[in-house]
Amino acid sequence: MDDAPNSGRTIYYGAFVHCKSLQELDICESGAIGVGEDGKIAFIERGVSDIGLDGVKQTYDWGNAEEVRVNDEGFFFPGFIDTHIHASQYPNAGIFGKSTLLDWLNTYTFPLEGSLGDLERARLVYDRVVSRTLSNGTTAAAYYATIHVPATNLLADICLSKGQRGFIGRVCMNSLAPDYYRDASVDSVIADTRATMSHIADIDPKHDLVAPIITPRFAPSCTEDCLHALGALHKESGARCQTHISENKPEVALVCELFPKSASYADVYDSAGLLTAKTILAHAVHLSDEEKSLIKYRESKISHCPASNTALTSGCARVRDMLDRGITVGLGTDVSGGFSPSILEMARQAIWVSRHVAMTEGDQAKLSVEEVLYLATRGGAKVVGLEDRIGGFEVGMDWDAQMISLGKVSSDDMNLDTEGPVDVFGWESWDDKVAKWMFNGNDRNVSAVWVKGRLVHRRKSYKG
Ligand SMILES: O=c1[nH]c(=O)c2nc[nH]c2[nH]1
Ligand SMILES: [Zn+2]
Repeated sequence: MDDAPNSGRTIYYGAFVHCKSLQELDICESGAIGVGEDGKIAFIERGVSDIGLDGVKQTYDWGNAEEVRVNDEGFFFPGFIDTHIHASQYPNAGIFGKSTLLDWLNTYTFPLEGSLGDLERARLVYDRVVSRTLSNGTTAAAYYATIHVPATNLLADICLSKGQRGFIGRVCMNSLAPDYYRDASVDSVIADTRATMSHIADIDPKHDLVAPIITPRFAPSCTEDCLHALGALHKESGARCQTHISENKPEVALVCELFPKSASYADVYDSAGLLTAKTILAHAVHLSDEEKSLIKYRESKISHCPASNTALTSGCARVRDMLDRGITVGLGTDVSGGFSPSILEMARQAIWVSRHVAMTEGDQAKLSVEEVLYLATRGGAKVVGLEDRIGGFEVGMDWDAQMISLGKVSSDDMNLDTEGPVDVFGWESWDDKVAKWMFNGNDRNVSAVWVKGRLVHRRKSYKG
């Protein structure tokens, strides 16, 4: 047995749950997951009792590993992946009145984003949004910042220091934007985007945690030559790209008017070289069948943002149809079109939106608990191109995980202050416990969060 002092190796012991496929959860009621110093899963043992844990340690020669035990009624779950969030809009979460996309941008969004040129203000906002998303179990996020290079670079610094995986996008917008908040020229769009890429290459050369993502805001915010220049940069650099597509009907009409030579909204991006396997398209609510075929052909990915689509009354995305066509879909909070920084909240919002679609298009549109949890984890991992590393528990993958604690109801302790809003009575099946968490859980159920094996968030009650 290796009996050196603790080696940086950890055994996570207790129940774990992750997605086997879109339709199927893998629920292990008592397991042991060994995570090495490199933050990667070294082994997974199932059916391990308290006594059996010693045997596991012996088998792997991990006698001096640290042990982290899940609460009795809880489980380890993969970290959530937010495939679309505007870090800069976080102070406006919940503030949208009765606006719709184009007036919401001018009334609420551009003034706030414009104000983040002030670096101290940006620091306050970005510090908070990264901590807040981590506390909700989000271990990776595709972020939009603002047009400002120093503030965008700061968001990358903050993700790196807090330990969250971040795709960091300097927002590109040289058209149809207010004078106080727009890029001056195509040259400055490219120079400023490169400046952020270069900063991120300096702070995280292998992009282990943070990576740049090319971010044309959406077609109406960019001139055609700007989109083409960004397409060329996407090709040259190999960096991912993110943008919005087909969110609401007036926006689609505006794109037709602004790009009369293009066959469709998707074609605007395709002609510019921006529709690739490394592209994340947020919303996709009003796509035509031809556009969906093109997106599938190009292997571009979709970020479904149900809370935002309801808040801004944009419409109901046809997620079942996209999945049936083989398009990769993940979930996005789209803060602050969306009101909540929680991907668990997006999972239930995706269920509600799918039921509204079902009311007009039939029951096959309904998404299940298993399916939305898949979109929140494995689906999101595919959207950001990290499916080999995160989104599930497999040997060789990174330990990006959250410890979910559920309070058990007991007659001698009716204190409601403890483990969050999910009441487990003890007679539920494991499937039922997961469903109760999915529908009722919140950040109070997230006791601890790890990224690449590093503890990046813990609640006061977490014992470690
Ligand atoms: O949900 C959205 N949020 C935004 O900030 C935005 N900009 C263009 N289109 C957008 N959609
Ligand atoms: Zn958005």
